[in-house]
Amino acid sequence: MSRNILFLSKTINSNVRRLCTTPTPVQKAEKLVLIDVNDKTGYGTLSMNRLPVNSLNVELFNALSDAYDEMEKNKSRGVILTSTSPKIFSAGLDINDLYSGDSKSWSELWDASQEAFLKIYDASFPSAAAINGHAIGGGCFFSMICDYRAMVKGYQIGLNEIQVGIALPKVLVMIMGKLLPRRHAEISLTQGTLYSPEQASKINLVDDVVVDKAEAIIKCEAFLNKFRKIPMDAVNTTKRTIRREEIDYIRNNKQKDIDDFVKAVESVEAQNTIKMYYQALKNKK
Ligand SMILES: CCCC/C=C\CC(=O)SCCNC(=O)CCNC(=O)[C@H](O)C(C)(C)COP(=O)(O)OP(=O)(O)OC[C@H]1O[C@@H](n2cnc3c(N)ncnc32)[C@H](O)[C@@H]1OP(=O)(O)O
Repeated sequence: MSRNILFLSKTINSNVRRLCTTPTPVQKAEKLVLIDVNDKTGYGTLSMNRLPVNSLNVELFNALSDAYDEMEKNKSRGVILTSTSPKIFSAGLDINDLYSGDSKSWSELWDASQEAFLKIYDASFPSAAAINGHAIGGGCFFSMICDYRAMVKGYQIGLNEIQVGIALPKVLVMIMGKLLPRRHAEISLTQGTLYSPEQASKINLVDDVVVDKAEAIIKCEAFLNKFRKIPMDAVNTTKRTIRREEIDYIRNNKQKDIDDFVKAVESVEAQNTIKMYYQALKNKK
């Protein structure tokens, strides 16, 4: 076994050892994002529901975008983003799509990802992530673009794209570079480090570490409640000033950003690593 495959197997195996043993619920043909609006608070809980691991594909990105559109239309006061899986928030981009796609499908994937990014990052209401399980790669990223993160103990979080062989898309670098202290961002991005919630909280990657999903939801509600007495126009104007650079980057460079992503995924080196990663994932049992 080459060093690379051994490394990938070790990474995946160590992920597995950390998992709790709750069985994955049987999936019925259900919506990819479940919406539950609390009439008292006006908060919508959006639960990603692409079991078993909420891997992000065009359909899940589109379902997230549609759910945010619905929240905007209904003048939501806030969103809690979580997952129906008992142990996985999201396992990131769908490795099957990275492994077996082509430039057209990768373009469509990144296009859908950009749309979902803009809907969440530029929403007119705050989002809080109740990270109730592993949040890896794109899963970590989509929690990072929320306004707040509470993560349940015992799981892992991080941007591990580099381990999958993908050069980090610019917007991920921008966001992580702003959220984490510079040195931690640099190490995390170039080594693809996965963190425990306790480690993540020390470097600003998560805000609170909690014991279970119920506590994560309570923390998220408490965060959203902080905005109840503040005029939202003022909050949104301020937030857009803070977030302008990333939003403008995607809006003004949409096609270039898609091309960069496709180029990163289709490179021979990336495809070889994705292939090894995919096989290690499939062979781990
Ligand atoms: C939007 C910005 C994105 C930026 C660009 C790209 C970044 C990425 O997101 S790359 C993907 C990064 N993700 C990973 O590296 C996660 C890999 N998965 C794991 O480490 C483990 O599967 C995980 C800890 C999440 C869960 O472990 P288990 O509970 O033990 O489950 P299994 O490993 O048995 O997985 C169940 C089932 O799901 C398949 N799987 C897992 N991850 C993915 C994935 N990302 N995409 C597609 N499918 C995935 C896994 O192969 C199993 O399938 P079967 O063998 O067919 O049951």
